[in-house]
Amino acid sequence: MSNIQTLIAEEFQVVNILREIIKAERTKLDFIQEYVDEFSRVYGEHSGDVTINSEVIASHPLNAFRLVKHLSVDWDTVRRLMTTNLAIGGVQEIERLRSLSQGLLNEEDLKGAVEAIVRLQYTYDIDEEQVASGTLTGSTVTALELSSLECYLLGLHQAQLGFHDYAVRWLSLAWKLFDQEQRLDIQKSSPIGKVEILDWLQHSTFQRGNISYALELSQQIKKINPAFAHVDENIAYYQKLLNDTPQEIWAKMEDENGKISGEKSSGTYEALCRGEGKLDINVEKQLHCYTETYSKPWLLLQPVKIEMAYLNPDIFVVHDVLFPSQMEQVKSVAKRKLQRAMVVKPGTTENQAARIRISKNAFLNEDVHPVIAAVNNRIGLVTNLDMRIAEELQVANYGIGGHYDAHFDHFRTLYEINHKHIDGEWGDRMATFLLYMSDVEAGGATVFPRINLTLYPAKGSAAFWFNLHKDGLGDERTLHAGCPVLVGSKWISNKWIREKWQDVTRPCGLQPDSPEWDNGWP
Ligand SMILES: O=C(O)CCC(=O)C(=O)O
Ligand SMILES: [Fe+2]
Repeated sequence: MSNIQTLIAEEFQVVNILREIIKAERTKLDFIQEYVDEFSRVYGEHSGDVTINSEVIASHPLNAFRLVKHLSVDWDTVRRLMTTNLAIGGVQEIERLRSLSQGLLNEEDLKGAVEAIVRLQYTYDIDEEQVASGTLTGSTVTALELSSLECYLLGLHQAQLGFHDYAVRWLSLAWKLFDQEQRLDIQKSSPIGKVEILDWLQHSTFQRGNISYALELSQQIKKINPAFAHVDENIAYYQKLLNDTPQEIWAKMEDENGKISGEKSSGTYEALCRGEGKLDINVEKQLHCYTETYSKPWLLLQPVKIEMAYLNPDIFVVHDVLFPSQMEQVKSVAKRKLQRAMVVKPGTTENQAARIRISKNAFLNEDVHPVIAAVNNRIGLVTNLDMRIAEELQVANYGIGGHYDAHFDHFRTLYEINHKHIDGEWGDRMATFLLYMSDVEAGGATVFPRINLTLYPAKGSAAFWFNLHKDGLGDERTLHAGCPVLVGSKWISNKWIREKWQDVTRPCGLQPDSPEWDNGWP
């Protein structure tokens, strides 16, 4: 989001430069127009035919004077104007501006932006007409509606990714808007026409198995442009397919495709992101809030406010963890260091920007700013855990569409134990303290798909849970995910607290759920 804000500021500067260029170009054209107009004015009705009238014209001294002025000084100015390219300076200035900040955006960035829109549409089950209208329920922020060209770009990208159901939806909308724009005569000059929309629509329609509709669309293309590339081959091919196998059989295939994609968005993860999850009633009955001091003098005056969000596995929400001013300091320190979250490219040692985790992250050590030590201390105080061995504070910022797919925070799955020892001397990530440093206007919940739990970000609150059973094995019920941000920007800080030194604060046991003496936590 902070990046998007920089980009918006840049876009304003770019448009201002372009306005200047347009103004200068207009002045230039006005002068040239004036040069031509003066000619017509001076010679009036005689301006049509030089051979007949040159003698009459030349006989007046004022005309002779004007002729000389026109051909000397005026022409010089016209020539100078016509040979200077005002745009080049502007373009150089724009490129300099852009290279100073993010670097120029490219097609990959556009793809990312398109994917974010479809991810939101899919997760929150919003139909494309609503997305395109620029108004989202639950948010007061609105945007200008999408044009047919923009809907076409969204559809085209989906088709290229092989998501033909979404491609069909967006391309159909592009078609509808195209006709509407034409009727209302508001079509902007556009590099694509109706046939391009119909062509991708017929392609994705065919891919989904609706051969008779793909044929109908191809016939419409042929009507508009009989010479359109491959249209005859497509028509012949679809006709042959339909002769060999009737549409009823293809239709079954289309239904199957539809079911697969339909099912996904009604999956647990998406339903939880939409807030449709239902907690187990027996768990819900036992949840309550309480305050805790761990008998620490520091906390006597202001005990920790704890809300139980789930029981077994126990998940807590700790309230009022930091002051707003501290969170703003953490964000401003982090902003200088945020980098796009990376994962290792499968089968290589290279890093690549992760699709499963779209956010910007930075690990902050205590040397970068005193506020980081204050935050670490506070986390130690409210969790009553030993903070000598904990990872550096990780700050993450998710922009619109930013998300983190379902994952475990701990390393110690059975697979890891059998194959390698990656948690070293510090032990595994015993607990996660996930602090929300912003409210999120819509979307961005943290969800636990195995226990049907949704936690909503609230600035200054933190989710806290143990990733390991008492016997040290990973608790797979802690699988969790960060839902895509629909409107707004989400800031979190993560503290992963390792096993080492916790023998007193949270002793281990022989059984996964060994009961231990009370230290405030399970
Ligand atoms: O963003 C969230 O809500 C979850 C983040 C998370 O699970 C992580 O960073 O490990
Ligand atoms: Fe996590």
